[in-house]
Amino acid sequence: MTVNASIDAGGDTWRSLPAAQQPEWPDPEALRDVVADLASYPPLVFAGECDVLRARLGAVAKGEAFLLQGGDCAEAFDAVGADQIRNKLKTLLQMGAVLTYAAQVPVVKVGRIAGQYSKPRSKPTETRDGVTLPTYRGDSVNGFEFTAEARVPDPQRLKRMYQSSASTLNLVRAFTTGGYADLRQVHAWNQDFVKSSPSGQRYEALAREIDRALAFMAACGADPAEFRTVEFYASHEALLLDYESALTRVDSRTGQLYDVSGHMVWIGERTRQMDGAHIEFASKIRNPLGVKLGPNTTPEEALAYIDRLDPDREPGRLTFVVRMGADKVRDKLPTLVEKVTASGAQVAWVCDPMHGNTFEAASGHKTRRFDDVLDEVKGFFEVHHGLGTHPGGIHVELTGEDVTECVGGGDEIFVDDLHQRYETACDPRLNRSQSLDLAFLVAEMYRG
Ligand SMILES: O=C[C@H](O)[C@H](O)COP(=O)(O)O
Ligand SMILES: C=C(OP(=O)(O)O)C(=O)O
Repeated sequence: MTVNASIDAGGDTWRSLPAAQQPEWPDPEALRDVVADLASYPPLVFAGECDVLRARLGAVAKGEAFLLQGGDCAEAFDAVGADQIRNKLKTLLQMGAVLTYAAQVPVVKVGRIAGQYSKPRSKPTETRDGVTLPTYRGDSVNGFEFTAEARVPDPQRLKRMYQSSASTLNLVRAFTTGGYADLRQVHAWNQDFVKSSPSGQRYEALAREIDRALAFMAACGADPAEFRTVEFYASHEALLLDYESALTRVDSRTGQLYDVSGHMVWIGERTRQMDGAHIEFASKIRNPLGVKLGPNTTPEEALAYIDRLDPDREPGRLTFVVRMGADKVRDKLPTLVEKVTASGAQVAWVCDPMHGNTFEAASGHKTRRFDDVLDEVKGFFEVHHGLGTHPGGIHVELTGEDVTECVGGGDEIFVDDLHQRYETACDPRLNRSQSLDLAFLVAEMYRG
């Protein structure tokens, strides 16, 4: 991989276009210095891994696999500890085990992890008790604390984003290949608070069945290497284009551009303007791409994204992450799926049941109802079953901790509980037992 060659290869063409949701860095010189340093840092992922993920997502697009993509709404620099990373990972491993065993489909596991530090916001400022300050845009930009000093965008944070992503990825790689993710550890992932929850107990029963299946296979002399490690990929929203393009390099094998800040990147609902900088940037890189599609997306737009981002119609290149809201998905999604399918393009369709279902509780907490999340996934499956297309996966905001941010679930959280452990820096996440609940219900829908 070479660094400056990226500009010659078109990695900077986005700069002449309007870029939504970029911070107002107070000192452009300081930003330039940081970007120059970042451009000299080693890649966080290898382009070949991005190619493997594209092939895995190709299987999703063709209806042969299911995508499980999940993690924090916003990662935080002070949460790059072994416990937090392990808890997130084991939540995804447990969900993956449930989906693989109960739905009997290969599951592609992708974290919103090791790079999800930047947030697009609805409003540029936030007012509390008559004081108005710039809004928090993620740890990569400014501080969460509500003080004038913390809220000033600081480009040095982009370096911390790189370092935090690197440490996280390093530990994730160690866990997923070093024995922790061995399928024989299915019981070990079900520890602490989740074990006694209804979903934890249901999971324990499923883990016993997996044990019996493994023992049977071992008795037959089969001990496949696939059971000992897990393929796991990192993804985040490609929001801060100065950061993403500093990490965009020419692959020495192919001469093509890859954003080596993560395996997969997506363009969010607020930055997907067809003639904007984000889509231009995405069109230049070879990583598998996601585009979030909200309820106002037209079929013409969806087809234009395909022409722009997947001109070769390569299954796995483009994933549409639909986030319409439980009340709209049944009305709005069918035409999109019909028109895209009729065009012959093979995109992966994935349901994000979080971002269209947020509301503010009377206590002021931003929250989501588990039942709405579930209903949007149900609507998504209904639409695909009705059209004979493939419901390719789910994209969820979750954490491995016992937080109280979303209401409902088998181990029910009530609106009055929200204050107990409300820890997200931005949007509410499913806790581990709600995430497991969701995995069981999605597995049932998939088989159904
Ligand atoms: O996570 C997604 C967005 O950043 C978030 O939904 C925006 O939230 P806001 O409306 O509080 O700005
Ligand atoms: C901001 C996000 O979602 P959306 O772009 O769909 O609102 C997100 O997934 O963090």
